Parts: sequence; C-alpha cells; structure tokens
Amino acid sequence: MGVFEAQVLFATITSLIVLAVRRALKHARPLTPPGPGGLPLVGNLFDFPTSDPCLAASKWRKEYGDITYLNIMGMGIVYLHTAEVAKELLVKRGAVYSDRPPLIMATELCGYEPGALRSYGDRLRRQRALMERALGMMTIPTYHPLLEVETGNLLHQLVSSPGDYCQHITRYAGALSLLVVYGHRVTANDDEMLVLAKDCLELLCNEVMAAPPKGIWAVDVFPFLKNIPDWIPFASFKRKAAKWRIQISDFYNRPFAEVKRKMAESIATPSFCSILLQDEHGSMSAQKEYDIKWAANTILTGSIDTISTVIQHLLLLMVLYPDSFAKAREELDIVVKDRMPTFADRPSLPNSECVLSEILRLSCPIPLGLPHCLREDDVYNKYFIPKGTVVIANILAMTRDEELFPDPEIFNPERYGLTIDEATRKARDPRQWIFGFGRRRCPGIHLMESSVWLAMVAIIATLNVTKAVNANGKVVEPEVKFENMVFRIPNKFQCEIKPRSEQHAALISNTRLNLVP
Ligand code: HEM
Repeated sequence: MGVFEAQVLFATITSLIVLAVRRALKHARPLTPPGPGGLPLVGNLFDFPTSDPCLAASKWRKEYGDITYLNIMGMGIVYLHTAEVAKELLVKRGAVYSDRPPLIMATELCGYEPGALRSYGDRLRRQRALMERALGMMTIPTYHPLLEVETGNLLHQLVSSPGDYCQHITRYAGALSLLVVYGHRVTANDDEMLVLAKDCLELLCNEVMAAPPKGIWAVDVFPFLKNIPDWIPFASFKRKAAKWRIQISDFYNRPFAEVKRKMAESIATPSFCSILLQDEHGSMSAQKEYDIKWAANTILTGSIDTISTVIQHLLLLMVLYPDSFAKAREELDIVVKDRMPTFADRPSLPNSECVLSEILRLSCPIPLGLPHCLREDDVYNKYFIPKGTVVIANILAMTRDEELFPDPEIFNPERYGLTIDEATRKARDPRQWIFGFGRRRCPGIHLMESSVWLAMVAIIATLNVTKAVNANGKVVEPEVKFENMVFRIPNKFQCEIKPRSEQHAALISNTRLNLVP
C-alpha cells in the first residue's frame, strides 16, 4: 500500500472512531446548556479568541440565548448572559456556585494565593471578615481625609503633566490602597511598592490568569502535569512559573514585611495590617498572619485596576460627550462655587450621581467578573451542569441590555435623571451587576463609591478634558482600544487636560499645598 492510501485509510478509521465516540457520548451524556460544538479531545479550545474575550461572549449570547456551555479538553465552562440567570444560579444557589476554579498554575506553581482565588470555605470566610473591617461602610469615612489628599495630588499631577495621565491615575488608585492597607505613603509615580504592584498585576492579568483560553493552562485541566520535571521541552509552563513565583512573592511579602519592620521600630502609620497585627499583642499564630497578609494583598489587587478603569473612562467620556457633563458641572458650580467639592456636598449633587451611575455602567471594569465554580452537579431548567464547571457571568452583556438601556453604547446620564421614576432608576442601577454576585460579591464597593465619586466631582468641577489638537490644528479623535484580558481599562488615548480657568488652576495648587501632610 502506498503512502497516500495509508493516509486515507488512517484518516477514514480515525473519523469513524471519532464519530462513534461522539455519538456514544451524545447518548450517554445528560443535556448540557447549548453552545458551539467543539472538536474531539480539545473541545472548544479554538472557539476562544486570543484577544477581547467579551466579543466572543457577546456572539455566543446572540447565537445560544441566556446561557452557553463550552468545554476545553473536557473542562466545562458556562457563560451566564443575563442578570436573571446570574441571580438564580450565583445568588440563590450560592451554596453550590461560590467556589473558584482550582487555578493550579496561579496558586500551586506561581505561589499566588489571595482570598479572591480561594474556594468558599473557612479560610476565605476569615479573610472576608478581615476585609470587612477595612472596607465596611462604617470604616470608609475614616479614609475621607486621605481621599481628599490623594484627589488633590491627582488633580495637580493631571495639570502638571497631562500626557502621563495613565500613570497619575494608577498612582492615585495604588496610593490609596497602599496607604489604607500597609500605611505606605506613595510620593512619586516610580515608588518602589507601586511599581511592584503594577508590574505584578500586569503579569497576573495578561499572563498567569488571563481570560480563557490564554489563562487556562494545561496543568489546570490535567493536574498531574504539575509533577513533570521542569527540564522536559513540554514543561515550559513550569519554567515560567518558577520565574514568575519570585516576582509574585515580592508582591505579597515585601509591603507586609515593611509594615512589620516599621512596627518594630515604632514608626508605622496606622493601617489595615498594623492595626490587625497589633490586636494580637505579639502572639500571632501562623494562620492569622497568613490571613492578614493575603487579605491585605487581595485588597491591593482588587482596587488598583478597577478604580483606574473607572477614572480613565471618566476622562474618555468627558472627551467624547462634553455636553452630557453640563448639568453635573452647573450643579457643582452652584453648590461648591470657588472651593473643592467635599463629601459633605454629596447629597446636594444629584446630577453627579446620574453621571457616576452611567460611568460605572459603561466602564464595566471587570466585564466577565471573576470565575465561579460548581461544588456539586446541578440542573438548571432542563440543563445539566456538572460539578467543577467554571461559571462566568457576562456582566458586560447585562450592562448593555437594550430593553433597560436603549442605545446601550451611548453615554447618557439622563437614564437615571430626576424625571425617571424610582423603580426604573433602581432597575437600571449598574451596581447590581458590576460587582459580581452572591457570596463572592466585591467587598470593595464602599471604598470605590467614595474614592471614585470624589475624584469624579473634583475633575468635573476643575478640569476641561477635550479632544487633542495636532500640530496642524486638526482635532484628533481618541482611539479607543481595550487590551487588558481581565479589566476593561482603555488603552492610552490622546486628549487635552487643562484647568477650566486661572481661578481653577489656583484652586488646584492651593488645595494641594493645604492638604499635603
Ligand atoms: C468599580 C470598582 C470595582 C468593581 C467593578 C469590582 C468588581 C468586582 C467583581 C466583578 C468581583 C468578582 C465577584 C464575583 O466573584 O462574583 C470582585 C471581587 C473582589 N473585589 Fe472588587 N471591584 C471594584 C473595586 C474593588 C475595590 C476598590 C476593592 C478593594 C478595596 C475590591 C476588592 C475585591 C475583592 C477582595 C474581591 C474578591 C472577593 C472574593 O473572591 O470573595 N474591588 N470585584
């Protein structure tokens, strides 16, 4: 038999086997939710795009309805595209749907073990209780003075070097959490702890835990692979993990060690870590220290890119929709006149609430949430969802629901305006989706509400953010791109940032001088 005939025979036999196995599986397996049919063995591996995971999710929603099932090499992945299904499964059936998938690459191989990646159990409950102490609604007012200082710094920096606005915003978000969590004061954009956190977050979001398929490592699907020797050619993931482990260890150990050193020298600024460490009066158990260290790192990780995403969207939307900010600005001019807005002004600024809600909706900082995982088999409607299935809430789709939000991609704060009835306004509140669902819902909501609100009203009150004009006097349209695989943070776009007037410029520099401790 010639080579060609042998190949044809081989291909025919293989196809027959595949068909037979598929048919057998189809009859043997209970009905899973609808989704694209995959290839043998690899399943839907090639259905996932390598960039913009939200695009694929939105296509599946159109094709398969409220819920989509895919599998990668046998591991089930379910997308929930509507708030109704997400509430039914993630909230009402929270006892089954609140685990995280076991990310062996991230946790065991790279040594990254924050609360946000933990299964739902005692350790997570302990860490969430600690976070509640730092982030609960009653604690947030103690951070108001700090938020005012950092907002003053942010305005000053935006005016001093507007071209570096992305760095200034990252610094603002990072400085807040480094001070709240570790008592570490950031005084420059290249602050050592800030750079450490920023670089590590980039590594985690775009490599170690990127959205599928990039962030699903073979070892996550076939855990026995963690034991193969590092040197064999196929084990490049182990060599990468060994390198990343060092950077990740610095990320959670260094700021914590710094607090302990400062406490030993009695020079620590009060912070989440120092207060909890002090509570133990020197008799700290290893478990308690572990919990504090990881709860601290989880807060830092959770806050930087989310807060940055919202503030970068604010600038983008000011550029694209200047008229939609007019009402909020007029109201600010009347209420705060020639000073900076403060938290005491908030009840008198209803139009700024409409703007904030619409920015939160459009920015949708974590568009596919964080993955949940099923602890037991479950049945939803007629569909079987096996234990261990990864569940992804398509939050972006919920914030773009055309029935609730006509022209959903348009920025329109009037959706929440004073003429809208209370029930509709409530139904449209993006906070019910963008922070996730059930027992894993984001614990940082109150810090976000205060920090983003203050930064937003201070920016609207004092700055003009407009389209850039090039050397030929031509207006440059901002190029809007999203490349981060977890956060919907816009890539840097061109814009002009200037104080609204000489008086506003003076207000910004005076505020900063008065506030800097
Ligand atoms: C606009 C800002 C923010 C948004 C949109 C946001 C969104 C989310 C989402 C979608 C989740 C996943 C929830 C789930 O699994 O169902 C989450 C988890 C989390 N967020 Fe946020 N977040 C924001 C700000 C913050 C801030 C400021 C902090 C800390 C100060 C924070 C800390 C956390 C933590 C610790 C978790 C993990 C909770 C767990 O796994 O149990 N977030 N967040």
